Amino acid sequence: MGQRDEDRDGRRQRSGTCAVELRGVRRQYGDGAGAVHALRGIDLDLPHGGFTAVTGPAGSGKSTLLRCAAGLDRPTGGTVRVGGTDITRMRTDRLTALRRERLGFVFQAFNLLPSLTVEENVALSMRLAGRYADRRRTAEVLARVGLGRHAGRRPGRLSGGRQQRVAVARALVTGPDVVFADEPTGALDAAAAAEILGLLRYAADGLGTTVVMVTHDPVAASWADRVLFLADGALVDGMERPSPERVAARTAALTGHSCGAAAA
Ligand SMILES: Nc1ncnc2c1ncn2[C@@H]1O[C@H](COP(=O)(O)OP(=O)(O)OP(=O)(O)O)[C@@H](O)[C@H]1O
Repeated sequence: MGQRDEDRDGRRQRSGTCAVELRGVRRQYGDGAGAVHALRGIDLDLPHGGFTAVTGPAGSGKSTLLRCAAGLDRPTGGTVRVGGTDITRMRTDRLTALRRERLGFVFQAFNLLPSLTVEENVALSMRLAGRYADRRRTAEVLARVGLGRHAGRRPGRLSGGRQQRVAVARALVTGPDVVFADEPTGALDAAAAAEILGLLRYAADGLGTTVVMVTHDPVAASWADRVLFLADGALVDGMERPSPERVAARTAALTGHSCGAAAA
């Protein structure tokens, strides 16, 4: 149990496990008196298919949590499971393959390859996942993010909002189980941000993808089904059906008694 199965069409079936599961996850940077305890023992179960935002004051551990949950960083304690697979002590090459095959990423800085066209950036994601880079599939996903007419352009010729839509297409084209987004709207104006958040909502609602987004922005967080609040490396609260006002009020209250992850 706990492993993802494939049916004859190659479509994923889910075996009742959580999409992402953290148990007692700790992440310490440095040792001794200067050590920073970025995560202080995180327990978290993310079910398949929802959209979860993680927010909290600056330095509370949001990015560290996302990086540990996504296998981009190794916790110093505890266990991380993705789709039932324990990735905590997985060999680096296997972990890289798992990330490419089963996870998608969207970062604030887009991270597109400037020398490749939009279409090639998206197709590369398929190749790295060990799939045939089917042009029809690439075109379909680019059309879905509203970039069907921009497939042959270089990313640098596009606005920030469009570049981030390419990044979303690149994340979705492999049909990932989980999309991890770290401040995906941090570099965008309100209109472009809303388009990206709408696409992440579509991934959760229309494709059944589990979406995990780190954001400091209460408006962005309010697009999620639920918001988790971090303070000083600990999960301190959760909110269902969030509104920007309630998220802002809760974050302000946490900021009032938080000064970032404390040194030991
Ligand atoms: N590579 C690192 N080396 C040392 N300390 C680090 C490192 N990365 C993060 N930290 C520290 O860990 C704590 C948590 O950082 P993290 O970036 O996860 O917080 P965050 O909530 O995402 O912050 P922000 O909202 O400012 O991006 C902070 O005190 C940060 O300075």
